[in-house]
Amino acid sequence: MPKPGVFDLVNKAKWEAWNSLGSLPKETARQNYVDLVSSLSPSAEASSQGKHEADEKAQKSKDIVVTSEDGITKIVLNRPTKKNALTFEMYQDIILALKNASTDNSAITVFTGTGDYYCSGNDLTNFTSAAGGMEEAASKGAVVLREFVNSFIDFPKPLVAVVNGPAVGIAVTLLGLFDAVYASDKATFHTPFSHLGQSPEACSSYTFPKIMGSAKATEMLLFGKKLTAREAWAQGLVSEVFPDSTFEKEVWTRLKGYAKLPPNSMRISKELIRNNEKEKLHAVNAEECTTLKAKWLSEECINAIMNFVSRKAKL
Ligand SMILES: CCCCCC/C=C/C(=O)SCCNC(=O)CCNC(=O)[C@H](O)C(C)(C)COP(=O)(O)OP(=O)(O)OC[C@H]1O[C@@H](n2cnc3c(N)ncnc32)[C@H](O)[C@@H]1OP(=O)(O)O
Repeated sequence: MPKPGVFDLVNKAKWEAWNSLGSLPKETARQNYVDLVSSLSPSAEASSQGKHEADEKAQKSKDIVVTSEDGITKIVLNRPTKKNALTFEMYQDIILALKNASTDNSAITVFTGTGDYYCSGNDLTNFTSAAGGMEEAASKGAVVLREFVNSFIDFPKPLVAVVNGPAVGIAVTLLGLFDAVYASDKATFHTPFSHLGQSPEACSSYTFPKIMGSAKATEMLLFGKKLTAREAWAQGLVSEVFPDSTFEKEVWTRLKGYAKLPPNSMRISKELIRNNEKEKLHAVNAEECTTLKAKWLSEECINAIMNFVSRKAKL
């Protein structure tokens, strides 16, 4: 709307306040406002106590290990017997870990996996083991997924993926929201959404064509073509590939060096690179979640999940 005149003091102040937020999405602005007011209220102490309990929960979460050292907050997917497949609880724990990492003392935040896999994507039993059945699981899934992806879109510090082994599904699509991706030459990148009767998520319907061009994105997102680490590098999804034998040593030495760079400068440069895309990414995320919710209830998807759970199918 046009800026109110100088004598319309109230509306002019409101206009200027909204304008100073730039392209900040309305929902994020509302949440920031709620957070600010909560921190001012008499119950702030009680809620900050709650926050400490929540922080501890994230640190203690059995399947996500969060540590902070040498300027690096490390979020490790720690469910190797299930190839680090993501449970509903892990999505929630990661949201919280990112929230904490955005304000802790670290300069950069890194994701990696324990064991031979980086992550085999969504735990397919999230849907079959839900108490209220598929309908309820799909509704809950869409809400959790939207918040989960939002926390990557809005993350303010450099976010790095250390891809130690194969990555599947959402573990791959999310990489488009990372600032750097380092991969072992043993890593593979697989998004078998059509095989599973599902559709892309984590803004990959937007980021992948942008990163690799629509023809290559189609091969991955529609036809489920699995890429080697070198192919993913050639297509711009991966920053650099390392021999598996020296992967850990080389990557962590490099990251420790990066973590010594001036943190505010890195944060501001990230803002310049990413901020003009944020509104678009939030809109894409919302649309992908709505589409997925419908797909999860489709016969194609239910059959694919049942085939996996009953051990008839694997990727
Ligand atoms: C809030 C909801 C958001 C949802 C977002 C939408 C996300 C979509 C996706 O991520 S789609 C991708 C989903 N992932 C898969 O389809 C992978 C399924 N897994 C497999 O095909 C295979 O397990 C494998 C190729 C990853 C590995 O094969 P293999 O090396 O032969 O190992 P196992 O199959 O024996 O696996 C060991 C153990 O792990 C269990 N497991 C592995 N991945 C998953 C998974 N994604 N979900 C559930 N369970 C998984 C597997 O069943 C074995 O368990 P067991 O030892 O038999 O108890």
